[in-house]
Amino acid sequence: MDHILEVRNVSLQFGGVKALDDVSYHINKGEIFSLIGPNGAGKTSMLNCISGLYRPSNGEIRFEGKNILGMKPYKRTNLGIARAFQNIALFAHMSVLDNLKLGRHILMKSGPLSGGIYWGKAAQEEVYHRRAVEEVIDFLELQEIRHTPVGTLPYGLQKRVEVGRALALEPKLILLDEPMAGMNNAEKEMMARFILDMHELKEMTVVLIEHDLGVVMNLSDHIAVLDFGKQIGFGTPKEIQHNPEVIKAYIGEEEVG
Ligand SMILES: Nc1ncnc2c1ncn2[C@@H]1O[C@H](COP(=O)(O)OP(=O)(O)OP(=O)(O)O)[C@@H](O)[C@H]1O
Repeated sequence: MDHILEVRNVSLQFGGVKALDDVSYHINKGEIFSLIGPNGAGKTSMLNCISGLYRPSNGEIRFEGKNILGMKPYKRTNLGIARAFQNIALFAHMSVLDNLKLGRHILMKSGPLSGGIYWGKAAQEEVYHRRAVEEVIDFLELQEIRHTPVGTLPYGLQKRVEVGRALALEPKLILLDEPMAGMNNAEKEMMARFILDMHELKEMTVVLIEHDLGVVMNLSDHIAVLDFGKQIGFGTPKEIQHNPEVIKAYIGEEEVG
């Protein structure tokens, strides 16, 4: 099995707090991988290390075999890593369509000057980017709200657009930080279906942070469990459900799932 991402002995410290403490796991190409753990366990810090917002104090992160630790976030995006944030990172006054188009800006090759000179090339590029955005609108069923300012949408739909912003980058690896937080059950089911479709139809690798263990156990191929920055479990949902350390630290007396 190909590993699209390898995390080796990653540690991250903030003053006296060890947000991540010698964490190692790998993610197979094309799978749905979840990071779970109680509040403050280090899940978002882990995503920040993968997307390049934080630099670990120790360890190595390899994407498709390449060490990406010294790489700026936008370069990682160009390699095929995109991220949807826990706190929505959209422009509230702009429409859904414009937010998705803006998301792709980072991938555009022609700036205003080259766009002016090589108008043919720039026009072609515009068509290419527009096609990618339209695909996301279809995929996430956003047609009816394409011209609606994002700030006026209900929270669940804003979360969906936030996922769309990352999807519009056509990543190989998509990082979803609590994409279902604050959603009702129907919205959660819909998001779960979109995540499965990303995996099955688009063959993307998905990294998911999610607090709803039922969702995690149903969707994931593999799971890593963090607790106070330490990795206390790594395996299939079944292995995690029966891991005594996970049961003890994460759920108390109850069984996971
Ligand atoms: N920028 C930062 N500065 C200082 N401490 C930080 C910073 N980012 C994270 N931490 C600390 O690192 C630890 C892990 O936080 P992190 O947000 O990664 O956890 P989490 O598992 O994502 O939690 P939650 O489920 O609540 O989102 C916490 O103790 C947090 O306070």
